[in-house]
Amino acid sequence: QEFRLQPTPQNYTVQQDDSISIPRQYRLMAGNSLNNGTALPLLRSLMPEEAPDAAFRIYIGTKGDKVVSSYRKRIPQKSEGYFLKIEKDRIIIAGADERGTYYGVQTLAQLLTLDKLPLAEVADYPDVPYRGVVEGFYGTPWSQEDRIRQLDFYGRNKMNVYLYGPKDDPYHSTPHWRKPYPAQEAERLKQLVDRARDNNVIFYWAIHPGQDIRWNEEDRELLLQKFESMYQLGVRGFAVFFDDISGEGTKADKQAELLNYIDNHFVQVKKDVAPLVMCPTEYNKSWTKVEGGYLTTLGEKLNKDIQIMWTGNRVIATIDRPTLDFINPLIKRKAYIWWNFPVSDYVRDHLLMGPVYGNGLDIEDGMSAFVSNPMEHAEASKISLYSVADYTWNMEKFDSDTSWRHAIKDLMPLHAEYLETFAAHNSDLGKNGHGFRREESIRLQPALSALLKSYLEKGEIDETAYNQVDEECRKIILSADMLLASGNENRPLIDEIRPWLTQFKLVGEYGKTVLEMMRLPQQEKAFLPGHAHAQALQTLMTDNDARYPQGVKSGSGQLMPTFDALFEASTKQYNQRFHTALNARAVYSPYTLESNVQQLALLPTQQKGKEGSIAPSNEVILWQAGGSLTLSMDRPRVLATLRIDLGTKEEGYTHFRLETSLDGKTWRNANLQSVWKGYTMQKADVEGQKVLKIRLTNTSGSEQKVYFKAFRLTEQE
Ligand SMILES: C=CCNC1=N[C@@H]2[C@@H](O)[C@H](O)[C@@H](CO)O[C@@H]2S1
Repeated sequence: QEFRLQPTPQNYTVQQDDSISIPRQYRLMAGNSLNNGTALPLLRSLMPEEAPDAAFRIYIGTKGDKVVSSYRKRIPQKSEGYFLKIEKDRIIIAGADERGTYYGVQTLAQLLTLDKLPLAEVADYPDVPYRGVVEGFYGTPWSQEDRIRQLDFYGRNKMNVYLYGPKDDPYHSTPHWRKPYPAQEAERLKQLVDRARDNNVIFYWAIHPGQDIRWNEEDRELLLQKFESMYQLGVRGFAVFFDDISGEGTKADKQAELLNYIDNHFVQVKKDVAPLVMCPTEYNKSWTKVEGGYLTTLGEKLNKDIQIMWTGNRVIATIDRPTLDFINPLIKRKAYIWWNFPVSDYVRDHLLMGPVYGNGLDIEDGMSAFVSNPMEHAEASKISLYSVADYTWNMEKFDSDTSWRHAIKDLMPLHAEYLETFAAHNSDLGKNGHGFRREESIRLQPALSALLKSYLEKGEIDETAYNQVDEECRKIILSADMLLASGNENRPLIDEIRPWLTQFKLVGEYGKTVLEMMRLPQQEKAFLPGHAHAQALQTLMTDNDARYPQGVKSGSGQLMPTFDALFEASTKQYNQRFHTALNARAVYSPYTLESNVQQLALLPTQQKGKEGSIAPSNEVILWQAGGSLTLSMDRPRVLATLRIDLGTKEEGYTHFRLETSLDGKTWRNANLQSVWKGYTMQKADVEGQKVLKIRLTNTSGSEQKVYFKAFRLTEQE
């Protein structure tokens, strides 16, 4: 692929017929506004040979520095803008501010990777003021090494924000948000703050106190002390998250009072701290009742410079003009977008490696920020993050597919074609509680559907499609092996995605096996080994590695459904022809879920051996009075255990009725008793009972706000 600057600059011209060789020595003329910044160290790391008598010169400074005064008018009048010009005997880097100058050096760094330096002129600036990442997911927080690499990545890609808010860090959230970090954690956070500064990234530390905060002087002071302890570590950006909580902490006027207090007595006092950021409890349109006044209360009462985060029309949603036209008037400021992609904490068996697409290209003026909530897999998230950096810097020039291909090349230059094959087939989420889906296997889709259509409808093989799919299966197997054997090119990435690479290879082999089966349904003997092999591969693909209890899915959007359908069709053909009863079911879950509770209705069911479950949800479920959830079996089955955890205290279960049925008509009560005193997990007394359906109903007469942490059963052997 051709060279491109990342992110795409606003203005970039190159003298086509000329270039210069990279100067070995240069004389540095630096404005003293850069003395304690990071632009100069970066420049010196790129061009080591500084010599006072060198003919070639580099002029670098910010607007107002004498050393770049003659280029002052060329500097874009935009925050973080810069002007970069390469001439025969000099390079000029002039920033609107320190970070702009730093970005000019980052752009020069990319040009220096070329054999010769083009005589280029760049006048550049970002569309969205704050751009970056919120580490705000459930699941295993990123490691120290992950975060160091992330911060360097943000520096190179001109992202200026990293928000630290991993839900499962106990010092960020309940129970220890009031306590300072232990020495070792504090030291590691300090390292990150320093690394962020090296990369000109604002490190925001977020606190998540809402689940148990008391609206009193004591908790307010404890929170401020915690912020002060983080300030002492060097943190200069602060956030308060009130998401995914229920109870007292959800009150808008109390939240606003606390946040204004923090703003007035901490942020404004310190003077060198970025504007405060808050995450509201109603953080998406599907959860907000405008007349309830939560958002308008925040909009009216919150100090104007406090930023309010928003995920869009739903928890997981792309952002467009109508999204912003809804929220901005309510909160009386531009939304600080928290984009829930490529986060996968609600579909942990999937990797989201596909292109960033679906957000409006004309909305840069409608948001104060756009930060991505990524996967717990830090390196794998970089495919999306590279494109988020591209999209937020220059929105109207953003091209989803070009950006995606360059993101992959940036991640593994030597294995880009293999990583692209892998990423193309590992992008959809599968069925999930949020109903959010992504395209997958785009280029192969026509061949997959043609192959399936002609086989199902006419029992014929579309040879062109067949060969395309066969060739892709070969590439899949090759790509998996090449990536697994890729050594040190990007070992952290391979370590993260290894289970999915192994699964991906199985998908390729399964495809090849099923393609062979398609040719043999009339051959009584020859068909059998292929059928047996396909079943063996199905078993291997559902065998869950203990380290990944949530399972590992690959190619689930297009490849696997097609291969499964072809497996079933060819086996049915064989059974009809030879009056046999070979198993013609590819995959198969004995459980189906029905519910009139909107946030539960789409949750997928899972089966692993004797265990069945409904996928848990991270969010607060608004369970309406009378609302129910029913898990149905394919046939009556004898239960060994049933575990339910709605995240509430024990008395919370008195609001619900649990019933079982053998025929779906007559129901009998099963009561829940807590398995461990004080804990919330409940055991139902259904041991040994044969059931066809299990139903949980809110019989309290009013809406219940609960979590949906677990709904798991085991069958008797
Ligand atoms: C604007 C505030 C967003 N707060 C959120 N908290 C949750 C995040 O912690 C999850 O990672 C994400 C995906 O499961 O869902 C919501 S989004």
